[in-house]
Amino acid sequence: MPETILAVRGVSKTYGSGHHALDDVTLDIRRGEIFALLGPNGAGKSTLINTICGVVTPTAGTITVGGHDAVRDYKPSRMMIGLVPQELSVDMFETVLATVKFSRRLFGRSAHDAYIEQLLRDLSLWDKRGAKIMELSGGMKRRVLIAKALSHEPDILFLDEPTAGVDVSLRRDMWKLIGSLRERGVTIILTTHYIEEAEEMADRVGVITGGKLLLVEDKAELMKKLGKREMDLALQEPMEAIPPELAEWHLSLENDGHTLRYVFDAQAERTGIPSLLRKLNDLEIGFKDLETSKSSLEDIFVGLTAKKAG
Ligand SMILES: Nc1ncnc2c1ncn2[C@@H]1O[C@H](COP(=O)(O)OP(=O)(O)OP(=O)(O)O)[C@@H](O)[C@H]1O
Repeated sequence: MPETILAVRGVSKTYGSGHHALDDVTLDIRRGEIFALLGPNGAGKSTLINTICGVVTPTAGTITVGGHDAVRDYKPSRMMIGLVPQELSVDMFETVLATVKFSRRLFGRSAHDAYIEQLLRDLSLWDKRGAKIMELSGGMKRRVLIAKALSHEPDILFLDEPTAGVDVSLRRDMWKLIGSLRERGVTIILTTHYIEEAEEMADRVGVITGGKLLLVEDKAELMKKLGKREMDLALQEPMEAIPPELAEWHLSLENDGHTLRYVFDAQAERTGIPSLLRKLNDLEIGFKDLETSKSSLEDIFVGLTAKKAG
């Protein structure tokens, strides 16, 4: 069994306003994994991170970080965590190197120039070490936030919406970077509402909405278990309605009647495709093209949250 580095047990949080931001959340994070916490705005992601970091006190439940209670043993617990916030929180007039060294001192750790140098090199910031923060591009500024968060050698790195408001190429860069951090042995927990991000990066995914953790699964397992495939048939002649003889396949008409769509379970023993194609042949329904696609984590997510709402 992989070592549990962070244990969240039955954690609830009700704010003074009476708002229930977290409802009985239980979660184990394994050392070395990338865990994506996926949820819409207001789901409780930031509240969960803040309780783990000891910034928000839970109303109920316990959190242990590397065996330290996040409330009672706040200091050693917090020492194990690096937090990359959404917003830039640095002195714009300070240099990169001074900013990162200062962060380390805030945690009361003695200077370790070789570590800081390696960190800045890994983040491609070493050449910019003398530059003032305000002179950096948006992507470089985000790297500085990561360097700051890692300056005190934490075991766990939280990335709160790492690529919010970032363009596509920078997003890919960030993903690569996060992957390389994992290779350094850092455990990474990222919050995101980009499903694509979870799909690309994570080993495991937790889905949170309305303060409840709906599920936690290995990403691959989740996609396999809930993954449906779609088969689209581009019809030779558009159709107005689906003939009753095709009822058992629960098809849908898309694209103004030009496409017949069949959704099937790729894991099932019988997909129903051969019999469907035979039936289409019997009915003399011709098609020009056939395309299948896997459902994405996005489809799964929408399905899950819809089920919950319904
Ligand atoms: N200090 C607070 N006092 C009262 N309510 C709060 C406080 N902080 C957050 N909330 C509420 O708790 C709920 C969860 O907020 P939280 O910031 O944890 O969500 P989130 O998933 O991080 O959302 P986002 O993706 O928008 O950051 C929201 O409805 C929010 O308005």
